[in-house]
Amino acid sequence: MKIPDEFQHLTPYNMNSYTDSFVSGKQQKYIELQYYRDENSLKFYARVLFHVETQGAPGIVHGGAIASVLDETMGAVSFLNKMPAVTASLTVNYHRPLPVEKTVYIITQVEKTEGRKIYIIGKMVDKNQRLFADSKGIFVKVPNERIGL
Ligand SMILES: CCCCCCCC(=O)SCCNC(=O)CCNC(=O)[C@H](O)C(C)(C)COP(=O)(O)OP(=O)(O)OC[C@H]1O[C@@H](n2cnc3c(N)ncnc32)[C@H](O)[C@@H]1OP(=O)(O)O
Repeated sequence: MKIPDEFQHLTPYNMNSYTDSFVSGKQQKYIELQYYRDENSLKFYARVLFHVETQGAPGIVHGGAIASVLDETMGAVSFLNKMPAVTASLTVNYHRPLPVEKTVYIITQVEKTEGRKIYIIGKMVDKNQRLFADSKGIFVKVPNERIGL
């Protein structure tokens, strides 16, 4: 299977050391998600496949499911860069319907930080770089104990 060039050198990353979230925890059966990280950048990556149970309209992945996965992949980029933060705002643009059972790839990165605010962007593409969704969010740094760390 052809995967985006950006994923070729990445290392799979297991999120369970941080969280057993509904998006990526072991109880999640409807979304197949593999995270990847790159030690040399402020980016974080995911390969994701939404099963039919995540549909909204028939055969099309529910926008809320896409937003959830983008949110977690964006949030993770802050954790892995040692800036634990929570989502304060999240905007998702949906560019074309995403069919269920289709593998797509997410790339997220820190755009800038301002005090406690971390501006993070993300995008979801297929192996041919066709854009399905992109996102931007403000994540606010919080003390570790606020998020159970
Ligand atoms: C590894 C696992 C990854 C998992 C990722 C999943 C991510 C998530 O889903 S987190 C869960 C959902 N999010 C939440 O529960 C957050 C709920 N909200 C809160 O806890 C608080 O409102 C919180 C922390 C965002 C801000 O509150 P508080 O700590 O009092 O900070 P506060 O002083 O109000 O704001 C700090 C800064 O953020 C800004 N800010 C706060 N909220 C917003 C907002 N909605 N939009 C834009 N900016 C905001 C403020 O303007 C302020 O900016 P500045 O420093 O420039 O004045």
